[in-house]
Amino acid sequence: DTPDTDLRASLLAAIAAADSLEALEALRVSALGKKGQVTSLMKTLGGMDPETRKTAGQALNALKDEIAAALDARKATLADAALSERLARERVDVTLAPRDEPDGALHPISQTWEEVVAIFAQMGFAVAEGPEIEDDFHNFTALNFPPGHPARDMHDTFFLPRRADGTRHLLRTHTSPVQIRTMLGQKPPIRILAPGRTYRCDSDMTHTPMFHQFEGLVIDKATHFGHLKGCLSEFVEAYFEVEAVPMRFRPSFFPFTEPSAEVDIGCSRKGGELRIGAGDDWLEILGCGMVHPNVLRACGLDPEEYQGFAFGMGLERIAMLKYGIPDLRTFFESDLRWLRHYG
Ligand SMILES: Cc1ccc(OCc2nc(C(=O)N[C@H]3CCS(=O)(=O)C3)cs2)cc1
Repeated sequence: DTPDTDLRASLLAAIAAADSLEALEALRVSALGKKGQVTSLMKTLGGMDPETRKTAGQALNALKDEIAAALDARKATLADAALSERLARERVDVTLAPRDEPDGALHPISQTWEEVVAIFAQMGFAVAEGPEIEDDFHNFTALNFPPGHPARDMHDTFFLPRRADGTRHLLRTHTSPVQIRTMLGQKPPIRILAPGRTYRCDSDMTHTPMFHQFEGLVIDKATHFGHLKGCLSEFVEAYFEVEAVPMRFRPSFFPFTEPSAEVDIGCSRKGGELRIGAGDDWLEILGCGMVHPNVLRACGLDPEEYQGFAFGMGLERIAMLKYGIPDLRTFFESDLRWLRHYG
């Protein structure tokens, strides 16, 4: 019985009994490391006669390989055990019912925005967007606002500090600059919708400094007021989901349209309940008109060749009418009860 046999048996037993990767590593070092038991036996080979050394050497190599293989096998077993233990611990039971997270909802502004876009998309309108920080030309001058027009005053418009090059920038007071940019950027026919945030120096129950506007612009040949009326009545009936809504066009004035009109729709307010589409009362919902020749000319179009119509409405306003929301400011308070109720 050579020492190897005892050593072999004790090492194999210790490996089989090792219950952690750390213990196994310590065993590997104590057996096969620089000062390991097998390694030190290898060192005794030097003092043997050649014949003995040959057989002893073979036996020791075989022992070294066997111990190394046993260590690897045990390591694999421990690793598998660790993995299956972890899989069992981290198992997700996919058959469990989902947590009842409350559903989200679209903000009434987004909902209305999508509804209005969808209605006009069916009439062939594309959506155009543009910068909220505008310059004087696109927000006023190109829209036929004369110099000194009150809308240009600070009490209505948010002006930004003059730039180094002396230009005045402002927060756009309507989305009309988007139509100007479109007219400057493409040849007619044009059918665009310009939804977006607009800013006015106002705030009370029915005005907030930032609100959303929807404007539309059609530029084509032989376009007249009848096209405007047809387009707007189509929109009003689709948006308020009422057939044959009574509409009246009241003469009005805007610098960028001539003739201009404000549109009321028939409604009844009996018993405090607002009903759209019937009754002897009227509700103003939007403004419109034929595009002023000066605006066409400012965009390089000949009013003899091209004409167009345009309209504008406050998004919050028509949402309030449709969903019966009394106070404009509630749109921007992020009150979850409000959002859940109207969302
Ligand atoms: C190039 C171009 C030419 C004409 C244009 O006319 C846009 C128009 N807007 C109105 C209008 O009444 N707008 C108001 C409604 C309520 S509001 O949100 O305060 C703004 C009438 S015509 C626009 C662009």
